[in-house]
Amino acid sequence: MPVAQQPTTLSNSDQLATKSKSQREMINIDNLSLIFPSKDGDVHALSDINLTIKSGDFVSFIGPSGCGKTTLLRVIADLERPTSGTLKVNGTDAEDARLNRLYGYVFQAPALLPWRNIEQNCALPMEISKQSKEHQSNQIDKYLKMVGLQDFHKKFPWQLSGGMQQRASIARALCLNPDLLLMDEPFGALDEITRDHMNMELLRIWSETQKTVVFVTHSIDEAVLLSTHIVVMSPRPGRIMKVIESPLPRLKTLALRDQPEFHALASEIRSALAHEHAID
Ligand SMILES: Nc1ncnc2c1ncn2[C@@H]1O[C@H](COP(=O)(O)OP(=O)(O)OP(=O)(O)O)[C@@H](O)[C@H]1O
Repeated sequence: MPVAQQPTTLSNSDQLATKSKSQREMINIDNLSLIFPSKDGDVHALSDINLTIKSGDFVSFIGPSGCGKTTLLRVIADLERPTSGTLKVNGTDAEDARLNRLYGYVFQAPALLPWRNIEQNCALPMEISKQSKEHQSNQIDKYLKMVGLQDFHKKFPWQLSGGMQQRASIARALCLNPDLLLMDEPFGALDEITRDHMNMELLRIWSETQKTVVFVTHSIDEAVLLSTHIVVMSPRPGRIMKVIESPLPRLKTLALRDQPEFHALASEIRSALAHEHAID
């Protein structure tokens, strides 16, 4: 269970979001702050962040624009360095985790190279880490199939829809078989129907691969639909206001959105966001 300033209560039922008490710590963040210096004054992007994420959990960061969601994800990925505090990813520091390719990162936009076809795009991280051609080919087959793109190996990104491109970028992140998937609003630009579909696909992949997912979103419904834990953040300075453990089953269906438990959790998140005028 993630732990922030306000620890949440564990539930007994194994139908609930918590997987097991034996889960190891995947991410541990202790008193972390990050200040971006700028000529107009320092920007306190993150302030006093304390958070533990257990392996196999699906944790969403939610909060208004500018509250530091992307910065926190980038710090975990060692794409930004904290000003103070400590961060461990699978027991090592963030730089080692990056160098050992412990995580896959999915950006807001698919970020596929237009001159490479889909399988060549997926191959790139494996080429960089000097994996054999045979292994590359097996991984590409496996994960393009998993995201439903088994017939699109030779297509170029511009020949695919936005949703298909994002699926290809998820396959690319999965090809290195990382234990940890970091996803920055991966479905933010998609229409609602494609987004529903992608949410269900992601839940299926997460449950099949048992990975830990850290997911940035602006959408309360998306956070409720996907997450085992929801980290509610607020801006100026960016900080964690509350960590909510979902009482819903780990594997959810779209139909769950019509159920009172879904609305109750969405309402809890909405109240946490409204608290202290966290919503701009
Ligand atoms: N490289 C940077 N240099 C200076 N300030 C930055 C930099 N990156 C982010 N910031 C600032 O840090 C704060 C947090 O930004 P961040 O992008 O993490 O927020 P966010 O919650 O992800 O926002 P959004 O939902 O709009 O994507 C903002 O005030 C932003 O302007």
